[in-house]
Amino acid sequence: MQAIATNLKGRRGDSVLFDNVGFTLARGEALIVTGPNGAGKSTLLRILAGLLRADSGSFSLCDDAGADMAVAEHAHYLGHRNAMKRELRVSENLDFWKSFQRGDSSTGLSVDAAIEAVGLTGVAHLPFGYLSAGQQRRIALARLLVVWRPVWILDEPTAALDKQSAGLFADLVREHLSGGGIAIAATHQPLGLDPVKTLELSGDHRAAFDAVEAWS
Ligand SMILES: Nc1ncnc2c1ncn2[C@@H]1O[C@H](COP(=O)(O)OP(=O)(O)OP(=O)(O)O)[C@@H](O)[C@H]1O
Repeated sequence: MQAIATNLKGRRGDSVLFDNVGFTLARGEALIVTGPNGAGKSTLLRILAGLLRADSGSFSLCDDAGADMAVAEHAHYLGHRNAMKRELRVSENLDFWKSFQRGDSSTGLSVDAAIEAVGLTGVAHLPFGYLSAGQQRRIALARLLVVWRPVWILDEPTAALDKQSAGLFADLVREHLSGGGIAIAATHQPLGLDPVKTLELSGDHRAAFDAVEAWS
């Protein structure tokens, strides 16, 4: 499987935020997107996830035989918001996502196992809104685990996480990569992944970018 972005150009209103963005990721590879506030990181990720239209260029996934794979069915997108109902129990939220996102061939952890994987055993029965901001983010990350999808598109995944939880998150991403997945994350903080490809959006609205090999 590969994730391939070619000559992507992103715009908000009259402003071109980035142009000529391109990268190729194979199984087991991660791309970290960096840049100052307003550079267009979230815009880029939303384009990759199919939630916004690119001005030009393309993003596609293909399997090992080169056949197209639909991004909407094979990628998880985690935005700034956690996409959970505050009034529903943690288990009800994750049950919803598990059934909503399940494809015919999808597999993933059980809801209880996913909660355990993010270190929050015992909170399944609580309303999501009762959890602290960091605990809520960890449950949002557990959503990625209840249905296996090969590509993770993550916007500031470690926002609100303490150091230990950020480390736990890095472990989950490493496990995902070693299982043949791909991860693309926008972040202001090092995620502790080695090695990764990096893509820096300069925020000057005119630069061209290349993904380069780097050690974080
Ligand atoms: N819905 C929108 N309509 C118009 N402009 C928008 C919209 N959303 C974002 N923008 C603008 O697009 C630019 C890029 O925003 P974006 O959220 O992609 O940046 P970012 O690099 O993710 O920033 P941050 O690091 O602060 O999260 C900003 O100038 C922002 O004001």
